[in-house]
Parts: sequence; structure tokens; C-alpha cells
Amino acid sequence: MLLEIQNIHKTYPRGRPVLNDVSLSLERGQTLAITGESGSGKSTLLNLAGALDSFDSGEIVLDGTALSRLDDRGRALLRREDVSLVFQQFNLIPSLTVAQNLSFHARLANRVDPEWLAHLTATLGLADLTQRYPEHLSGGQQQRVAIGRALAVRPKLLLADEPTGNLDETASAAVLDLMLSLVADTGAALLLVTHSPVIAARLDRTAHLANGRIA
Ligand SMILES: Nc1ncnc2c1ncn2[C@@H]1O[C@H](COP(=O)(O)OP(=O)(O)OP(=O)(O)O)[C@@H](O)[C@H]1O
Repeated sequence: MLLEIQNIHKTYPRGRPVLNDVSLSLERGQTLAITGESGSGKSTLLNLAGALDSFDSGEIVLDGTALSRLDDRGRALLRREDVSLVFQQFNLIPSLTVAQNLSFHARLANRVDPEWLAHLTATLGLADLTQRYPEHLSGGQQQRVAIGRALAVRPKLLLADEPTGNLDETASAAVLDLMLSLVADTGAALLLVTHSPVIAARLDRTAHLANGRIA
């Protein structure tokens, strides 16, 4: 099993419990949609799986590593090398070109593979745009760069939070298709938060969060 989320409890300071005994697991190469109403804890769960935040009890095991046992350095290493994130806001670096944005995380992780980068660039339809800056790209193009950047390191786990939430229907479908096919190429597992039943239906499984639990 690549990712095991075991009996997780999470309450923010001065808040009510957001996750109450949540468990789920994901195998290598599997894709899982997390759905649920606004405020049901979807992003919280994603952040915990990406070691961006801590939980109160339970355990998350990523490829044999128990996240609760990692110190800050271990968490930083995991985020750099094993887990990649794609957000609704594309979060590209405005002062870097498309090519530089694409290779940014791979450089940080010391894992630049020019052939893989070229494949990503071509597959994502970015070959003619490599010298452009993010402000001169459409939303769909920006998100394709963000997906390429996330996959350039060949992460074990890709976490995507409403990755097509800022795109129109056509761009959204195209971006999702590309993301699913490239995730399959890398053998990574995908955990994707979405409000859309249409998008959720494209993934292998769906986990629905309600009242802090998987319904
Ligand atoms: N950093 C924080 N501090 C305090 N409370 C928080 C924090 N982040 C989230 N919350 C609260 O935790 C609950 C779950 O938030 P979360 O963002 O995980 O939900 P969500 O299902 O992703 O929502 P949405 O679909 O609107 O993005 C909400 O009630 C939210 O207000």
C-alpha cells in the first residue's frame, strides 16, 4: 500500500473536530477522489497526507514512512521528493518562464531528467510556450504548467485540490485528461479533491466526507 490514512483525528485550535476517525488507503497507481460539502475537511485531509500540517491522533503512512515520526527536516524532504501538489490557484512563479517553472521542483529535488521534461512539455501542449511568462498564459495553460511541474519530480503521490476549479468546462476536461494520463505514466497515486461528481467519476474510487467521517 502506498498511502495509509489510519484513524485520523484533527481539530484546529478553538474549532470543532474537522476529521473524526478518518481512514482510507491508496495503492500505487490508484486514483481517489475526495468529495464532500464545503467545510467538510477535504483540504485538511489533503494537507495532512502531504505532511503540510499535523494531526492529533491516528497515523499516516506513506510508502512505509509514518508521518507522525518525521521531524521538520523529514517532512520537508518528503514534500520535496515524494509528494507533489497542484492547487486551484496555479501558484506558478511569475518571474520564471514556463520552462523554468516546469523544472523548478525537479531542480530543488536534484532530479532533473531532460527527457522526461521534454515528454511532459510536449504532452501538455506547452512546446511553443516555454519562453513565455505565466501572466501571458491562459488559465488552462497555467494549470498544465503546474501539473508538469508537479510531475517533473516523478512523485510517489500527487495531491490535487480542485485542480480544475478555476477553468471552464472544456479546459477542465482537457486538463483532467492530461493529468490522469500522465499520472498513469508515472505510476504515481493521485488523491484529488473535487466538488464535481463528473470529475470524481473519472477516478478509480471516491471517498465522501461528511461530519468529519468518510460516509
Ligand atoms: N487553518 C485553520 N484554522 C482553523 N480552522 C480551519 C483551518 N483550516 C480549515 N479550517 C476549518 O476546518 C473546516 C474544514 O476546512 P477544509 O478547508 O478542510 O474544508 P473543505 O472541505 O476543503 O472546504 P471547501 O470545499 O470549502 O474548500 C472548516 O470549518 C474550516 O473553517
